[in-house]
Parts: sequence; C-alpha cells; structure tokens
Amino acid sequence: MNFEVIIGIEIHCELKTNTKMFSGAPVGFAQKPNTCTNEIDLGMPGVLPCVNKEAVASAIKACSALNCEIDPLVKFDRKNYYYSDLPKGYQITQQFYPIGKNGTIKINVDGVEKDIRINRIHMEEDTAKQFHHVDGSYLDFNRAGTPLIEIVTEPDMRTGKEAAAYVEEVRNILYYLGVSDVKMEEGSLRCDVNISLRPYGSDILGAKSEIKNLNSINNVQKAIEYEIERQNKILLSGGVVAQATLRYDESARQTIMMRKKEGNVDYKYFPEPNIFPIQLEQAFIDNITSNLAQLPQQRKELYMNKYGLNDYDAQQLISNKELSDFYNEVVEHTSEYKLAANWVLVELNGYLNKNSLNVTKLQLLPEELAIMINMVTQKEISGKQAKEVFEEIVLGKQTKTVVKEKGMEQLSDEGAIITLINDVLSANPQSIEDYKNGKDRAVGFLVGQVMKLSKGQANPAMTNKLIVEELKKR
Ligand SMILES: Nc1ncnc2c1ncn2[C@@H]1O[C@H](COP(=O)(O)OP(=O)(O)OP(=O)(O)O)[C@@H](O)[C@H]1O
Ligand SMILES: [Mg+2]
Ligand SMILES: [Mg+2]
Repeated sequence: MNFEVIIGIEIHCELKTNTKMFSGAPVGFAQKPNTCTNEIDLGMPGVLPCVNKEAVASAIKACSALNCEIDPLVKFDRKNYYYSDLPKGYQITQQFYPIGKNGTIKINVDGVEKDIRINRIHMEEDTAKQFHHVDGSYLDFNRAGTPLIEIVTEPDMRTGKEAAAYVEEVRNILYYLGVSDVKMEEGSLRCDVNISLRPYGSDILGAKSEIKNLNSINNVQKAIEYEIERQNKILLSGGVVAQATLRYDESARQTIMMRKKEGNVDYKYFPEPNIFPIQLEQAFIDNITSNLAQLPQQRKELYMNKYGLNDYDAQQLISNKELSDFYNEVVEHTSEYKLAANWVLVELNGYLNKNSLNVTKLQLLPEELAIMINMVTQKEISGKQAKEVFEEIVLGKQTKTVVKEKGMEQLSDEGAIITLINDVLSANPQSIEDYKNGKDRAVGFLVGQVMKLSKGQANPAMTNKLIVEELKKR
C-alpha cells in the first residue's frame, strides 16, 4: 500500500422507545403504512414538538457506555432541506450541542487492541420512507420522527477490519444496553463510512468519499476494501479523488457513485424555536449512568477472571447476548464454569445452528443443563451418556426423568451392590487369593466385574469401597 488509509464512521441508531422523539405516536416497524404517525410527525402547521424523556435517557446510556462527556443542557437545532420524506421541511437535530462528546471505545482486531475516539453523539429524528412502484411513488410516515442517535467517530480507523470491529463493538454495546434492537438488515442501525487516502507522513486529510447506508458488518468491511483499492488506483495514476457520496452494490461487489459533493451543503442550521433548552438535573443523569446494564466487556472480564474461561470462549459468549444470558443462568446452578461454557458453545450452539433456532425459543431450562453437567462431574453419568441425555432435555424434558427413563440411574444401594459383589467374589476365587497375596490390582479387576454385572450402573466409588471391605472379611 502506497498511502495511509483514513476512515471515520457515522452510525445512526434507532432507539427502541414506545413513542416518537417529539410526539406521542407509537414507534413501530413493519406496521401497516401510515398507522404509526400523527400531526406532529406529519409536520402539520401549528403543532408543537415535545421531547421524549425515554429517548433522552437512552441517549445518556449510550453516551455513558461509549465514555462520552454528557452535556446536561439539552438543546435542539433545525437542519433545513427539502425532500419528500421530510414532511416538515427540516429535521430536528442537535448540531451545536450534542448530548455527548469526546468519547472512546476499545476495539480488538486479531488480538491487537486500539482506541477509537468518538467525536460526538447527538439526538435527532428519523425521516419517512419512500417506496417506488411501477404505478408511482408512495410514502410511509411510520418511521418519521422515530428517535435516533448519531454516533460519529474521529477518523481513527485504518483498515476495513478495524471499521468492521468498531461497528460490531458499538452494535453489541447498544444491544446490551437495551436501547435499540440494532438490526442492520431492517435499518435500525445504519452506517455511513468515510474514506480517504493520504501519503504517509502527511497530516492533512485528503478528499473523502462517503459510502452510505451499509446494511451489514460484512459489507462495511467489503465496501471499504473495494473503495481503498479504487482510490489507490486513481492516486497512483496521477488522478485526484473527487469528494463524493457512494453506495455499495452487494451483488456487483463495488461502490457506485450517487452524487458528487460540491463543497458543503448549507443546511441553514438555527436553534429549534419550538423546544426550549432543557437543563437536566445531575441526579437524573447519575441515576441512569449508575444503573447501566452490564456491558459486553465487563461480562468478558468476569468470564475470564472469575470463571477462568479463555479469551476465545469468553469472546464467543459475549458476541451472542442471548447465549451469554443463558450461560449466566446455567452457572447459577453449577460451578463447573468451563464445562458449562463447552456445553453452551459446542453442543447447545451447534444444536441451535443446525435447527436455525434462537436460544430464547428453547424449551431447555438452564437449570436442567446445569443438573446434567453436575451429574457428569460427579460421575453419575458418563460424558457419552450426557450427550444422549442432552438430545432429550433440549426438547424440554427434565434431566432426572431422562436419566431414569434411559436406565442410566446409578445403583447406589449398598445391599444391592454387596449382593453383586458376593456373586463376583464366588466366581473369582483366584482374585481373592491375589488380593491376600498383596496384589492390589485384583480390586480393579473385581470392580470391573461388578460394573459389568450391573450393566455399568453400580456407583464405582461405592463399589470400590465395598469390595475392599468384603475382601478383608475373607
Ligand atoms: N478526509 C477524511 N477521510 C476520512 N474520514 C473523514 C475525513 N474527514 C472526516 N471524516 C470522518 O467522516 C465522518 C463525518 O464527517 P463530517 O463531520 O465532516 O460530516 P459529513 O459527512 O460531512 O456530514 P453529514 O453528517 O451530513 O454526513 C467522521 O467520522 C469523520 O471522522
Ligand atoms: Mg452525519
Ligand atoms: Mg456523513
């Protein structure tokens, strides 16, 4: 590579609130068109927006988790432009006083950690959605006014992999916080990626291209890698990269020009006159930031430091919150942390993948898996038997019931075991002699015979102890 790659990312994230950012209309995805809207979202004259407290609380959660300074003075501005999906003719946003700034998060690419600085997080509202059909264009205003936060990084990333790791990390954090369902394929989390190249050693940023609305983390990486190559070729052949807005065509695997940017568009920002600035009480902010949900990295630390899991297993677990939640419940009932992680990540996850199932839809209770794991460590059932048991409990049966039904229950009745031992001893007088002559190996052989006679069900430790007792009597 002949140039240094510079990447900055803007993430738009829809907040999972009950109602819109500035109106009481419900927030709904995939609802009947134009049923989740009202006069405020439709931009009717004379209506007044009212700030959604829940959305502000969600934004504060995101700011806190991404280590931003939180501005207690909430102010909104108007971004003016005309487009058919924007009924008011302006978007209410926070241009001058973002709720969060100067944040940072850690990403990890192939074991190397790196800090990515967050420039700002601001609140705004989403636009409506436009659909084009053969018989004309249609507008669905359900999305108009949905609360959004926009998270903007400093241009700190250098590769497609770092960018993908960043988006993944932010996405996971927002999901753990419970502020959004972060579905990239449904548009509740959308990424714009800004890329430019510059000669090594230069401290001036080159002209950037911006790839809009990437709909998967995989595409973030692929689009960037394609775009780096495209700009590299232009620069190497002596050309200049024009500042432009692009989109990524997944099937053609290339970026496609949407429009060239002629300098900056002037949105004539000014303070939103219909919303007075709101001074948040420090206690309101503190109450939110001190009660944040456990974040993925905190969970990972717990898994590694308290439960002794390795980095890989811990990472696997936290990257799937539902599976990690399930694991947390399993280890409430067993202290076999590593074994539990193996069962959850290998057997359970394998079963889920094979059947395209979600762990939250399972009949299996975490406690039943824990009971099974404990039976394995206490040698009440073998590892091989456990796999058979698992196939049944995963469908909702109880572990003890399955063990009983399959005849895997251990024989732990002393009298019954002694009867078996006496049969074995009568059949093996030589072993009794051997034992008397100091050959302790004979005990192992006799235990084996009792196990055979009991079809593997005699409790091995108990059998061993009782055989020695019986031998001493003879
Ligand atoms: N030359 C550059 N090369 C790569 N990334 C850049 C460059 N300049 C800015 N960025 C990144 O682009 C992102 C947005 O940049 P900026 O704040 O200039 O907004 P914009 O894209 O012009 O505006 P809009 O919000 O309308 O998309 C930030 O993440 C920033 O770090
Ligand atoms: Mg932006
Ligand atoms: Mg941008």
